[in-house]
Amino acid sequence: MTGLALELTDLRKSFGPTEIIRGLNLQVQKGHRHAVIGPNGAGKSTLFHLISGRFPVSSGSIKLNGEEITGLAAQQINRRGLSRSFQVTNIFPKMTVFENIRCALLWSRGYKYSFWQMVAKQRQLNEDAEAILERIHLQSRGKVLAGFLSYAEQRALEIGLTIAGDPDVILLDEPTAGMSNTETEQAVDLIRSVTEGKTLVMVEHDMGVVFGLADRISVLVYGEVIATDVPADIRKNRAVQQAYLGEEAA
Ligand SMILES: Nc1ncnc2c1ncn2[C@@H]1O[C@H](COP(=O)(O)OP(=O)(O)OP(=O)(O)O)[C@@H](O)[C@H]1O
Repeated sequence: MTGLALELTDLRKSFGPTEIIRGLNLQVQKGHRHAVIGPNGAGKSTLFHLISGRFPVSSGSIKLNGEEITGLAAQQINRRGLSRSFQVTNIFPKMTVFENIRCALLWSRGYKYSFWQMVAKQRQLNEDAEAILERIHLQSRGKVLAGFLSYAEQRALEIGLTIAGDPDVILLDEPTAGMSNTETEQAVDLIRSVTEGKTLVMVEHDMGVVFGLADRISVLVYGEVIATDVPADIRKNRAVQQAYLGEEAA
Protein backbone atom coordinates (compact mmCIF):
# COMPACT_ATOMS: atom_id res chain seq x y z
CA MET A 1 0.00 0.00 0.00
CA THR A 2 1.68 3.23 -1.10
CA GLY A 3 0.77 6.90 -1.34
CA LEU A 4 -0.90 9.27 1.04
CA ALA A 5 -4.18 8.49 2.76
CA LEU A 6 -4.37 12.04 4.11
CA GLU A 7 -2.58 15.21 3.13
CA LEU A 8 -3.29 18.41 5.08
CA THR A 9 -1.69 21.58 3.78
CA ASP A 10 -1.52 24.95 5.53
CA LEU A 11 -4.71 24.17 7.42
CA ARG A 12 -6.21 26.91 9.54
CA LYS A 13 -9.22 27.12 11.83
CA SER A 14 -10.35 30.10 13.87
CA PHE A 15 -13.18 30.39 16.35
CA GLY A 16 -14.02 34.09 16.28
CA PRO A 17 -10.74 35.99 16.58
CA THR A 18 -8.84 33.00 18.04
CA GLU A 19 -6.84 30.87 15.65
CA ILE A 20 -6.74 27.30 16.99
CA ILE A 21 -5.23 25.45 14.01
CA ARG A 22 -2.41 27.60 12.69
CA GLY A 23 -0.99 26.59 9.31
CA LEU A 24 -0.91 22.87 10.04
CA ASN A 25 0.77 20.43 7.63
CA LEU A 26 0.35 16.69 8.02
CA GLN A 27 0.85 13.67 5.77
CA VAL A 28 -0.40 10.21 6.67
CA GLN A 29 0.84 7.28 4.62
CA LYS A 30 -1.67 4.65 3.49
CA GLY A 31 -1.58 1.60 5.74
CA HIS A 32 0.11 3.39 8.64
CA ARG A 33 -1.10 3.67 12.18
CA HIS A 34 -0.44 7.33 12.86
CA ALA A 35 -0.81 8.90 16.30
CA VAL A 36 -1.37 12.60 16.95
CA ILE A 37 -0.20 13.66 20.38
CA GLY A 38 0.06 17.02 22.09
CA PRO A 39 -0.79 18.91 25.24
CA ASN A 40 -4.37 19.64 26.33
CA GLY A 41 -5.90 22.34 24.17
CA ALA A 42 -3.35 21.91 21.34
CA GLY A 43 -6.17 21.41 18.85
CA LYS A 44 -6.24 17.64 18.37
CA SER A 45 -10.04 17.21 18.57
CA THR A 46 -10.52 20.32 16.43
CA LEU A 47 -8.21 18.74 13.85
CA PHE A 48 -10.37 15.60 13.79
CA HIS A 49 -13.49 17.76 13.39
CA LEU A 50 -11.88 19.44 10.37
CA ILE A 51 -10.71 16.20 8.72
CA SER A 52 -14.09 14.52 9.20
CA GLY A 53 -16.04 17.53 7.92
CA ARG A 54 -17.80 18.30 11.19
CA PHE A 55 -16.28 21.80 11.25
CA PRO A 56 -15.55 23.82 8.09
CA VAL A 57 -11.92 24.87 7.70
CA SER A 58 -11.04 28.58 7.73
CA SER A 59 -8.45 27.96 4.99
CA GLY A 60 -6.08 25.34 3.65
CA SER A 61 -6.54 21.98 1.99
CA ILE A 62 -7.41 18.43 3.03
CA LYS A 63 -6.92 15.54 0.59
CA LEU A 64 -8.18 12.01 1.19
CA ASN A 65 -6.51 9.37 -0.98
CA GLY A 66 -5.25 12.15 -3.26
CA GLU A 67 -8.65 13.82 -3.71
CA GLU A 68 -9.64 17.18 -2.34
CA ILE A 69 -12.30 16.83 0.38
CA THR A 70 -12.07 20.36 1.80
CA GLY A 71 -15.57 21.77 2.20
CA LEU A 72 -17.39 18.44 1.79
CA ALA A 73 -20.08 17.50 4.33
CA ALA A 74 -19.27 14.86 6.95
CA GLN A 75 -21.52 12.30 5.26
CA GLN A 76 -19.85 12.81 1.86
CA ILE A 77 -16.42 12.34 3.44
CA ASN A 78 -17.67 9.22 5.16
CA ARG A 79 -18.89 7.81 1.83
CA ARG A 80 -15.40 8.38 0.43
CA GLY A 81 -14.00 5.97 2.98
CA LEU A 82 -13.17 7.95 6.12
CA SER A 83 -14.87 7.10 9.40
CA ARG A 84 -14.32 8.54 12.85
CA SER A 85 -15.17 7.76 16.43
CA PHE A 86 -15.91 10.38 19.04
CA GLN A 87 -14.28 11.08 22.37
CA VAL A 88 -17.73 11.02 23.94
CA THR A 89 -19.48 7.74 23.24
CA ASN A 90 -21.78 7.88 20.29
CA ILE A 91 -23.93 4.79 20.73
CA PHE A 92 -27.71 4.49 21.05
CA PRO A 93 -28.10 3.25 24.66
CA LYS A 94 -31.73 2.12 24.31
CA MET A 95 -31.06 -0.08 21.31
CA THR A 96 -29.40 -3.48 21.53
CA VAL A 97 -25.75 -3.89 20.63
CA PHE A 98 -26.79 -5.78 17.47
CA GLU A 99 -29.24 -3.04 16.46
CA ASN A 100 -26.58 -0.38 16.97
CA ILE A 101 -24.30 -2.17 14.51
CA ARG A 102 -27.15 -2.75 12.05
CA CYS A 103 -27.98 0.95 12.16
CA ALA A 104 -24.37 1.90 11.43
CA LEU A 105 -24.35 -0.54 8.49
CA LEU A 106 -27.62 0.85 7.11
CA TRP A 107 -26.37 4.39 7.45
CA SER A 108 -23.00 3.66 5.86
CA ARG A 109 -24.66 1.93 2.91
CA GLY A 110 -27.11 4.77 2.47
CA TYR A 111 -30.18 2.50 2.47
CA LYS A 112 -33.36 4.49 2.43
CA TYR A 113 -36.32 2.85 4.10
CA SER A 114 -38.15 0.65 1.66
CA PHE A 115 -39.91 -2.40 3.03
CA TRP A 116 -39.17 -4.74 0.09
CA GLN A 117 -35.62 -3.58 -0.25
CA MET A 118 -35.22 -4.12 3.46
CA VAL A 119 -36.55 -7.68 3.31
CA ALA A 120 -34.21 -8.55 0.45
CA LYS A 121 -31.19 -7.10 2.17
CA GLN A 122 -32.10 -8.19 5.68
CA ARG A 123 -30.19 -11.44 5.66
CA GLN A 124 -26.94 -10.01 4.35
CA LEU A 125 -27.24 -7.13 6.79
CA ASN A 126 -27.71 -9.46 9.75
CA GLU A 127 -24.75 -11.60 8.70
CA ASP A 128 -22.55 -8.54 8.32
CA ALA A 129 -23.66 -7.20 11.73
CA GLU A 130 -22.81 -10.58 13.33
CA ALA A 131 -19.39 -10.53 11.67
CA ILE A 132 -18.65 -7.08 13.12
CA LEU A 133 -19.82 -8.20 16.58
CA GLU A 134 -17.30 -11.05 16.35
CA ARG A 135 -14.51 -8.72 15.29
CA ILE A 136 -15.10 -6.51 18.33
CA HIS A 137 -15.59 -9.55 20.63
CA LEU A 138 -19.17 -8.65 21.56
CA GLN A 139 -20.90 -11.60 19.87
CA SER A 140 -22.32 -12.83 23.19
CA ARG A 141 -23.65 -9.32 23.99
CA GLY A 142 -25.71 -8.73 20.82
CA LYS A 143 -29.11 -8.78 22.56
CA VAL A 144 -28.08 -6.53 25.45
CA LEU A 145 -29.17 -2.89 25.45
CA ALA A 146 -26.05 -0.89 24.64
CA GLY A 147 -26.60 1.32 27.68
CA PHE A 148 -26.09 -1.73 29.92
CA LEU A 149 -22.65 -2.56 28.54
CA SER A 150 -19.59 -1.85 30.68
CA TYR A 151 -17.67 1.30 29.75
CA ALA A 152 -14.92 -0.71 27.99
CA GLU A 153 -17.54 -2.70 26.06
CA GLN A 154 -19.22 0.55 25.00
CA ARG A 155 -15.89 1.79 23.65
CA ALA A 156 -15.49 -1.50 21.75
CA LEU A 157 -18.99 -1.03 20.33
CA GLU A 158 -18.06 2.47 19.30
CA ILE A 159 -15.12 1.03 17.37
CA GLY A 160 -17.57 -1.42 15.78
CA LEU A 161 -19.78 1.49 14.68
CA THR A 162 -16.73 3.26 13.26
CA ILE A 163 -15.61 0.26 11.16
CA ALA A 164 -19.11 -0.82 10.09
CA GLY A 165 -18.90 0.85 6.69
CA ASP A 166 -15.52 -0.81 6.01
CA PRO A 167 -13.64 2.51 5.78
CA ASP A 168 -10.06 2.75 4.43
CA VAL A 169 -9.18 5.51 6.88
CA ILE A 170 -10.21 5.28 10.54
CA LEU A 171 -9.96 8.18 12.99
CA LEU A 172 -10.11 7.25 16.67
CA ASP A 173 -10.30 9.96 19.30
CA GLU A 174 -8.81 8.83 22.62
CA PRO A 175 -9.95 5.21 22.27
CA THR A 176 -8.53 4.11 25.64
CA ALA A 177 -9.47 7.16 27.73
CA GLY A 178 -10.86 6.19 31.14
CA MET A 179 -9.86 2.52 30.90
CA SER A 180 -8.00 0.34 33.41
CA ASN A 181 -4.64 -1.16 32.40
CA THR A 182 -6.19 -4.50 31.48
CA GLU A 183 -8.98 -2.84 29.49
CA THR A 184 -6.40 -0.68 27.73
CA GLU A 185 -4.37 -3.75 26.71
CA GLN A 186 -7.50 -5.39 25.32
CA ALA A 187 -8.46 -2.18 23.49
CA VAL A 188 -4.99 -1.96 21.92
CA ASP A 189 -5.29 -5.56 20.66
CA LEU A 190 -8.73 -4.77 19.28
CA ILE A 191 -7.56 -1.58 17.55
CA ARG A 192 -4.58 -3.43 16.08
CA SER A 193 -6.78 -6.19 14.67
CA VAL A 194 -9.58 -4.00 13.24
CA THR A 195 -7.11 -1.61 11.58
CA GLU A 196 -5.01 -4.32 9.91
CA GLY A 197 -4.53 -3.27 6.27
CA LYS A 198 -6.20 0.11 6.93
CA THR A 199 -4.97 3.58 7.77
CA LEU A 200 -5.46 4.64 11.37
CA VAL A 201 -5.16 8.17 12.71
CA MET A 202 -5.49 8.24 16.46
CA VAL A 203 -5.49 10.96 19.08
CA GLU A 204 -4.31 9.44 22.33
CA HIS A 205 -2.87 10.64 25.63
CA ASP A 206 -1.65 7.25 26.89
CA MET A 207 1.98 7.10 25.76
CA GLY A 208 2.08 3.31 26.25
CA VAL A 209 -0.71 2.98 23.71
CA VAL A 210 0.86 5.51 21.33
CA PHE A 211 4.34 4.01 21.36
CA GLY A 212 2.93 0.47 21.23
CA LEU A 213 0.64 1.00 18.25
CA ALA A 214 1.91 3.82 16.07
CA ASP A 215 4.12 3.55 12.98
CA ARG A 216 4.38 7.34 12.93
CA ILE A 217 3.73 10.01 15.52
CA SER A 218 2.93 13.66 14.90
CA VAL A 219 3.25 16.16 17.71
CA LEU A 220 0.73 18.99 17.72
CA VAL A 221 1.52 22.08 19.78
CA TYR A 222 -0.54 25.30 19.62
CA GLY A 223 -2.25 24.27 16.40
CA GLU A 224 0.90 23.34 14.50
CA VAL A 225 2.61 20.00 13.86
CA ILE A 226 6.12 20.49 15.25
CA ALA A 227 7.41 17.01 14.38
CA THR A 228 6.39 13.83 12.56
CA ASP A 229 8.60 10.77 12.87
CA VAL A 230 8.90 7.12 13.84
CA PRO A 231 8.28 6.56 17.58
CA ALA A 232 11.95 6.02 18.49
CA ASP A 233 12.95 9.33 16.90
CA ILE A 234 10.02 11.25 18.39
CA ARG A 235 11.20 10.04 21.79
CA LYS A 236 14.67 11.50 21.06
CA ASN A 237 13.46 14.77 19.47
CA ARG A 238 14.56 17.70 21.65
CA ALA A 239 11.83 20.10 20.56
CA VAL A 240 9.22 17.44 21.34
CA GLN A 241 10.72 16.68 24.72
CA GLN A 242 10.69 20.36 25.60
CA ALA A 243 7.21 21.05 24.25
CA TYR A 244 5.42 17.99 25.44
CA LEU A 245 6.96 14.74 26.57
CA GLY A 246 9.30 16.29 29.13
CA GLU A 247 10.92 13.92 31.58
CA GLU A 248 8.80 11.00 30.42
CA ALA A 249 10.81 10.77 27.18
CA ALA A 250 14.24 11.53 28.54
N1 LIG B 1 -16.38 25.16 19.06
C1 LIG B 1 -15.39 25.87 19.66
N2 LIG B 1 -15.52 27.20 19.84
C2 LIG B 1 -14.53 27.92 20.42
N3 LIG B 1 -13.37 27.40 20.86
C3 LIG B 1 -13.18 26.07 20.69
C4 LIG B 1 -14.18 25.24 20.08
N4 LIG B 1 -13.72 23.97 20.06
C5 LIG B 1 -12.49 24.00 20.63
N5 LIG B 1 -12.18 25.26 21.01
C6 LIG B 1 -10.92 25.67 21.65
O1 LIG B 1 -9.87 25.22 20.83
C7 LIG B 1 -8.76 24.83 21.63
C8 LIG B 1 -8.34 23.43 21.22
O2 LIG B 1 -9.34 22.51 21.67
P1 LIG B 1 -9.29 20.96 21.29
O3 LIG B 1 -10.43 20.30 21.98
O4 LIG B 1 -9.18 20.79 19.83
O5 LIG B 1 -7.89 20.54 21.97
P2 LIG B 1 -7.32 19.10 22.25
O6 LIG B 1 -5.90 19.13 21.81
O7 LIG B 1 -8.18 18.05 21.64
O8 LIG B 1 -7.40 19.03 23.82
P3 LIG B 1 -7.61 17.74 24.80
O9 LIG B 1 -6.32 16.97 24.71
O10 LIG B 1 -7.77 18.39 26.15
O11 LIG B 1 -8.81 16.98 24.34
C9 LIG B 1 -9.19 24.96 23.08
O12 LIG B 1 -8.68 26.17 23.58
C10 LIG B 1 -10.70 25.02 22.99
O13 LIG B 1 -11.24 25.80 24.03
